[in-house]
Amino acid sequence: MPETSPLIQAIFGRLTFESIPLHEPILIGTFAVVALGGMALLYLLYRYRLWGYLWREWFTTVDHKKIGIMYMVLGIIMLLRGFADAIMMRIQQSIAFNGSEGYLNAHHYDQIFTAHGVIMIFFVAMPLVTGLMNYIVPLQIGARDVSFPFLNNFSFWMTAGGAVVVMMSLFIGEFAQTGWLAYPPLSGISYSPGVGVDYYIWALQVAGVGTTLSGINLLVTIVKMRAPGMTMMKMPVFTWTSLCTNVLIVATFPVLTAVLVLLSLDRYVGTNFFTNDLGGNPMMYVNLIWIWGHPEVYILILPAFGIFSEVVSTFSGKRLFGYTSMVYATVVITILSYLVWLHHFFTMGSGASVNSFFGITTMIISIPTGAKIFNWLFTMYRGRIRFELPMMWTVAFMLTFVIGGMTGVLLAVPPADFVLHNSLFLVAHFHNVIIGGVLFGLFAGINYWWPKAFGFKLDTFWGTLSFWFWVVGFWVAFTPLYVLGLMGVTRRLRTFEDPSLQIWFIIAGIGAFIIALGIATFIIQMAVSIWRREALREHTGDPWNGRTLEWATSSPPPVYNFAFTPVIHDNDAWSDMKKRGYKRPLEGFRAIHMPSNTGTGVFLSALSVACAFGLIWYMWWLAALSFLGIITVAIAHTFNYQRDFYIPANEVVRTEDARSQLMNGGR
Ligand code: HEA
Ligand code: HEM
Ligand SMILES: [Cu+2]
Repeated sequence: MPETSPLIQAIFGRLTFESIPLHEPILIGTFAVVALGGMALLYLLYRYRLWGYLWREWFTTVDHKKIGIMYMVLGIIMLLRGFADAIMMRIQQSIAFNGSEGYLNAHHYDQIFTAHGVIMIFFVAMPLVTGLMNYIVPLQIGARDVSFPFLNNFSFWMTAGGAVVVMMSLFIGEFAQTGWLAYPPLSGISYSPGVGVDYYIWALQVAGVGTTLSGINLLVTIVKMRAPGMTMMKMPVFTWTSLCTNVLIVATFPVLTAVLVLLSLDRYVGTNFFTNDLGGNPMMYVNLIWIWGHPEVYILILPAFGIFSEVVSTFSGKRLFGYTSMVYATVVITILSYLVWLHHFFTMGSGASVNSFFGITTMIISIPTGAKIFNWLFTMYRGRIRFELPMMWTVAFMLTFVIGGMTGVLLAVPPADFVLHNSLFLVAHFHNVIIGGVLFGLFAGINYWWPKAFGFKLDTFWGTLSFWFWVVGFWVAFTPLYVLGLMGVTRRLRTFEDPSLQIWFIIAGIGAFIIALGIATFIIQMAVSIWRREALREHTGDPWNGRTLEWATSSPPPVYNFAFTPVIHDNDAWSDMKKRGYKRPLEGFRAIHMPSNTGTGVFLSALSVACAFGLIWYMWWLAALSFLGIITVAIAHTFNYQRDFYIPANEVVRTEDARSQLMNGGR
């Protein structure tokens, strides 16, 4: 490496021209596409003068509905990136046989599976789940917004900031090559001296601030902001599962933050928490990260369970069977999810009694989960089922998830796990529950609540196509991995020796291409629906004959959600109100107190990204300055006294009258 002057080094830290991956044609191509696309986007924003609109109405918004939508957009964009990584792995693994090295070198391939795992969990599944909770929960509990609207905007931008940090690693430097949980000693400074692990650490720390704060926010919202009469046992099930999810977030994300701080100390100042010598112990890291990591997978699945509960009862035209048992099952899963983390490293060698304890607690989780499955089935039993898209996703989920859950139970048997640990069987298990559970749930939720958010339904033709591509694609892509795993093939491999395995990888690759069609048709579904929105429009605000409060207001709901706070008497509040002959109030409107928009969240997030960048590249001046900036902006924000305003009564009257007109067919 050529000598650099101390001044240049002080300014640029570790950043040199070699850090730009000019030797990777794939990355250069990607960069060209991203740069051209970005410029086209900027031009369009400028051309149609959208910048001011986006800034005022979206980026600075404190409205939980718009923030929810921004989370969903972030999740869908990142799904494209995460999937691009997946398809690249699938192609590599289908051709790297008979001495072929495939088309990806080891350095690149290892970054790809790490980035895929990190992006899919933190920047696809988490934003999509958080976005739905943000959008739906306040509406379901009859609230005007979340408890801390500014914090909500700030949380979103921190999550987006984390995603930006990961994306930067694509073109400046590299990403971690450690796998998605960055176990030491591999992630320690001696085995990973580059910037990859630092990108990993700071991306997760920036996003983690957002996730933790949004967890606190939604938790407080559900506990404190429910409409009068909505006792805990009258809350909609989606709100219940969101409550438990946010309890898990608040309780576990600080552990992730702490363990990453310890890893940073090891890497930056030479402590020895997780080294192999000098008193360190890498297994401590593995324990801590899974104490976060296992609850994390339930953070993702519980809201999906909530979505299925809402969908099943709505489309069966019945109350949910066993509401109380559903709530208890959710709470039991929440508690148990803290007691099983060691099933991820049975092979650590902690002995038969410890492994038995964790194996058994893990298996016990099947009981409340099974209770849920049966509750959904009994809700459907003798119901007048409407097989609309959300219901189709729900049925596909039940069939798929039960199998993924069963293979999980198999892994929970320690002797079996000694064989299957870190095999492709494990990879098949978790894609089976995550795609068949979390993603199918999100698709059910998107198809179900889209008309609420935008006032028109999603197109069913493209939606049905997308459904079949995803379901068939999933099974074609992941059944071979079960087979390969049972034959002993381990995960994270780039090339293979045994030519008889190739056919299974080719089938898996075909499956991934079918999933690609599923993603494409999903995007076409949204585009076609927006295009044909007048034909798909519905004015009632209640297109599915819904049962919970979000269907009581208009679609899209007014900024203030409800002109009058509803009063709740029974479960399925809206269904109950309709039964009692509810009449929409048409007069007596009053001014409504609302929070004001602010750009502070955007600035704080931008400064955090700069700070992360400084820390990653050892540009200490940048890290210090941007940290000072964060403190200054935070303090300055406390002097912002324009935090709220009133929507005057006559404007409320106008909004509500407009809705009456629409409901009466424009009269
Ligand atoms: C949404 C995500 C999600 C969900 C819901 C689950 C659910 C479960 N998981 Fe999974 N799991 C992951 C995501 C998830 N997992 C991930 C990401 C990893 C690996 C990470 C990595 O290493 O990179 C993993 C790894 C993993 C391991 C570690 C294996 C190893 O590393 O060697 C184990 C072992 O016990 C396990 C078990 C289970 C069990 C028992 C369930 C149960 O909750 C399933 C319960 C459901 C059912 C059983 C089906 C329905 C029930 C019935 C119909 C009732 C009747 C059934 C019985 C009585 C059995 N999982
Ligand atoms: C959409 C189709 C998907 C395909 C085709 C796919 C494919 C893959 C492949 C090939 C691997 C590497 C397996 C190996 O070790 O050999 C992998 C790993 C992984 N995937 Fe996916 N995946 C998909 C979706 C998802 C989703 C939606 C999530 C989570 C929300 C996810 C989370 C992960 C994780 C956590 C890993 C482990 C990464 C690691 O080893 O560190 N995947 N996936
Ligand atoms: Cu687990």
